[in-house]
Amino acid sequence: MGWPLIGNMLSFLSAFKSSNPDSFTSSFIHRFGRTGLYKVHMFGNPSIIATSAEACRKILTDDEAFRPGWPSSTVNLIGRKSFVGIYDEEHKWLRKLTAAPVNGYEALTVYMKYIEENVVIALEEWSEMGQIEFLTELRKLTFKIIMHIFLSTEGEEVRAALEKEYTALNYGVRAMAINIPGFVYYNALKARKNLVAVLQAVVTKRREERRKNPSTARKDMMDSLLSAEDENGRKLTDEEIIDVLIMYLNAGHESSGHTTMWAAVFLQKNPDVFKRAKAEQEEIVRNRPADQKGLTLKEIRKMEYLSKVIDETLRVVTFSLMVFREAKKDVNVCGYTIPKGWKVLVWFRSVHFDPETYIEPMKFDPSRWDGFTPKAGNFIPFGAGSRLCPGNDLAKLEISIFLHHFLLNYELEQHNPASPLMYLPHTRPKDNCLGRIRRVSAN
Ligand code: HEM
Repeated sequence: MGWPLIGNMLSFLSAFKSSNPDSFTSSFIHRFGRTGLYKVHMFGNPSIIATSAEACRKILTDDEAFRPGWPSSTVNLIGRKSFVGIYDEEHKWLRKLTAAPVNGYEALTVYMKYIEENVVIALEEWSEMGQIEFLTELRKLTFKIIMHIFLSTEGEEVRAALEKEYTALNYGVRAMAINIPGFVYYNALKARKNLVAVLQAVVTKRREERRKNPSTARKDMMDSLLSAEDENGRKLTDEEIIDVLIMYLNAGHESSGHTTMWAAVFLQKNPDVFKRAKAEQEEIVRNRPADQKGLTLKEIRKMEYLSKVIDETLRVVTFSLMVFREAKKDVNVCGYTIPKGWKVLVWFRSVHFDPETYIEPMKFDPSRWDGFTPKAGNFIPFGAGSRLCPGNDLAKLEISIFLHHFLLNYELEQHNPASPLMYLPHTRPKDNCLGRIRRVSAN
């Protein structure tokens, strides 16, 4: 369990700062065998790392034995009333309330036009901007989309203020929790304070509008949250609404921004894959009625090869490297007892790089998905069980729409194709994918 007080944190951080983050988990496998469960001391707590698909699936799907166990440093940033802090009935209610509008492709057709219009404009603009940080621009785009869904009536000013704070917030999510000026975590806490202030102003303004005019129609998720009432007539407090929004707005743009960037990078680095994916998109456009403007859901469903490209990207990148749980009671998992109160780190990255499931796991190879359906628990980019990502369909839709237009008309030219990577809080090139988006056709 590592050193006194700091436990295994130093070896964890140094592995994740090196070019081989998997050296951290492979050191356990090397010393103790492929047991799939390892005792560590991390983020200030005695913990278990779960690396096998079977153990991860059991932990994620057993709500009787496990609840969220995020480090207090994360809960302080994302909010104790957000999904990282709540569980059981409270979680079920808020989840039901918020997931429906962003779940299922049918529900999402409402947003398709908005997403596509903004993708087309963004690509056009970037191609004229010269060198850009591709990841930074994509995060702005995905933030605009999630803002439209959750806070559609708020103006540009609110969007710009929130977007700026999220960048600082995220850098602090897996940083050492040192709350001293100059440290990343200190800046992240400051960013949270600013986010709360901006959102509090929005909540206050909306409550006031509704008081003056109670028949005001519901326009976005903020309105749904303000109207929500459970079976006992309880309404959400400002703190609850703000924390839920902080989490959704964050989860809803960072993840899809990063994954879209990686999909474009992998496509560009693998010309055969690019060619095949582009041919599929050209075929879709060719078969389209002459009077149809823009993509339809039916066309998205026809993007079989692109869907494999996206799944392979989700696997290789594994945006959520790990998630945290806490044992509510002593519980047996795969023959080992996890004591009550211990934290559990469900290590998605090991599951996705398991050579027994994925031959040559480090290789980006969309064809591995031809006729292959992984066993339950072996492919979990969006988690599993009651916490399965409610934004999974939205994310795949956004990525598909982006790649459709990218493949048809553009290319990415990276300035530093061999840029070193950062793995915390999420895997990205250190230069945020500096490069140019070049227009290659006039379609
Ligand atoms: C490629 C994109 C995405 C990836 C890889 C991803 C991944 C994940 C994962 C692994 C979890 C499970 C966390 C856990 O088990 O504790 C999760 C939860 C969550 N995600 Fe996503 N996500 C993505 C996109 C989105 C989007 C677009 C939204 C917003 C609509 C979203 C909102 C959430 C929320 C609110 C939760 C918490 C659910 C709960 O605790 O019940 N995510 N996501």
